[in-house]
Amino acid sequence: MAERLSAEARRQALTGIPGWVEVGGREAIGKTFVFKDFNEAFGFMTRAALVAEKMDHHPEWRNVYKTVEVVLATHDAGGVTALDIELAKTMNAIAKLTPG
Ligand SMILES: C[C@H](O)[C@H](O)[C@H]1CNC2=NC(N)=NC(=O)C2=N1
Repeated sequence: MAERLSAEARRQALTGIPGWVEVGGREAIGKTFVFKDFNEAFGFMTRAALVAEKMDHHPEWRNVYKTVEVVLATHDAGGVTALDIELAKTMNAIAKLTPG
């Protein structure tokens, strides 16, 4: 199983992933993505879901119209691991591919 990152390692990792922040009240990271419209938002979710399933690492997320709120944590490890960092980076890359 992936190792839970220390608070310091978590902060350090977050500096390299634009828009991702610590979630209050629990060990997790989060980002709110805002797209042009629902089509772009759902396209992002579809692409991200395929990657997440391949990684066997799944986001907690909520979609309202063109906004997608994502929270990532490794439940098995009780915190944030390299898997969350990897998925966060991948989601940023996927969002950039989405026009608008
Ligand atoms: C059995 C399976 O590998 C686990 O339940 C995986 C699936 N996806 C997961 N996703 C996330 N985000 N955290 C986990 O701890 C996790 N565990």
